[in-house]
Amino acid sequence: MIIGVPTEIKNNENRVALTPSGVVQLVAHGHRVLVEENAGVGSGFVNEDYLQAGAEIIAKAKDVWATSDMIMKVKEPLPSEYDYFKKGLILFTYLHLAAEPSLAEALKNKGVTAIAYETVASNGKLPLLTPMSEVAGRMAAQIGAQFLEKPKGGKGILLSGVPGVNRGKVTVIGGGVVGTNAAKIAVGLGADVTIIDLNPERLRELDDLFGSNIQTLISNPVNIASAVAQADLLICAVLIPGAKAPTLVTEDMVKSMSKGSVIVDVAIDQGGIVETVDHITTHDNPTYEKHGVVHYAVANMPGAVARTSTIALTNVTVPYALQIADKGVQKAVAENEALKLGVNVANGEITFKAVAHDLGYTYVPVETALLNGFASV
Ligand SMILES: NC(=O)C1=CN([C@@H]2O[C@H](COP(=O)(O)OP(=O)(O)OC[C@H]3O[C@@H](n4cnc5c(N)ncnc54)[C@H](O)[C@@H]3O)[C@@H](O)[C@H]2O)C=CC1
Ligand SMILES: CC(=O)C(=O)O
Repeated sequence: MIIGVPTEIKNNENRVALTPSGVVQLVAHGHRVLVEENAGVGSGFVNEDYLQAGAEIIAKAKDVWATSDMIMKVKEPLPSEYDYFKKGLILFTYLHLAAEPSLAEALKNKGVTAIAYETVASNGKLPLLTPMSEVAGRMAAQIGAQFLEKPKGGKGILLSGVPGVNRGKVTVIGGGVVGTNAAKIAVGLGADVTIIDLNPERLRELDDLFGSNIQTLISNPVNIASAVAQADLLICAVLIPGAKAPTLVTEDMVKSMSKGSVIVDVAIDQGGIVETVDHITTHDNPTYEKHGVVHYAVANMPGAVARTSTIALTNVTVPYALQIADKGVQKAVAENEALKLGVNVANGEITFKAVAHDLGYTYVPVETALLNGFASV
């Protein structure tokens, strides 16, 4: 198979979908890998590294897309890339389609088989989302602490406090991978941390993990309203896989926060959970202020720590890419239930239920759209 790796074009997206070591593995299996010139530079991998690994360096993105059977990316294609879509192309990347209706339509209309990293699922876990959620969660506490500083628009508090002065309060909504990693850093910084989740079992696990270093609360509108009002830093980390994120923090709740508080809505890639987060922000222009509260809503947070993120991401994506390249997409999907759950679009159909529901399409099972003739496990 020919596998293409274009340069990421989203604002400050410095990650790349394959490291030279990933190239070595694909080439050892007899595949050709085309890497766009300088695609790895933001992550510290130069063209020479890819050439030595066995890749071919291609000058223009359009030629990478045109020649490849499978495109590996990090972020969802942007509108300027939709023209490169072609029938039968396999696209393996983060997609977050419930928040990207025009992308879903373009993939569907062009007959692309689109496998979303974020919905590949195994034993209730999301193995291709987890490493970037670990990164974004850890960053969320760090970024929040930074924007609480007065010169950055915040109220001018230090999360740890100092002897004789209160610690800062951090509220984390969603106690999964992002939430847990955010809490780890916030607790490490010495903050007073509350984690809210819908799942009582998850709250028990968090209680075991953090002990008396955190307060856990079940998710309901009353608990959310009270914890948001008290928070200096609110970190939003809720996920319903594949679906648009629910609005859990209303405008009135934001108004109840004290001036100079900070919201980091990590769940923005699925649409965000805060009513006043009305647009995605960028690393170039990461925050805006509403009701006196600093809002941060960058959808590619790990792109800022690209070296760490690229290696963490490709550690988990390459084994799946090898299966697709070795077996072809139909056989790979038929034989791997986790990968099957990643298929969001195939042969002009939307094959992930939550995406079809949220965007108003008819849901067509992967078996019907892609696996006709292949026995599914
Ligand atoms: N902005 C960025 O750069 C990045 C964003 N993300 C996003 O962060 C979000 C969270 O991801 P993960 O932590 O990996 O997901 P996860 O599945 O590990 O955790 C989500 C948690 O939300 C909880 N939850 C669901 N409904 C809830 C509700 N109504 N109230 C409270 N909790 C609720 C679940 O029980 C679960 O514990 C996702 O949207 C993910 O795509 C991840 C990485 C980077
Ligand atoms: C999860 C995701 O979309 C990201 O890492 O950018």
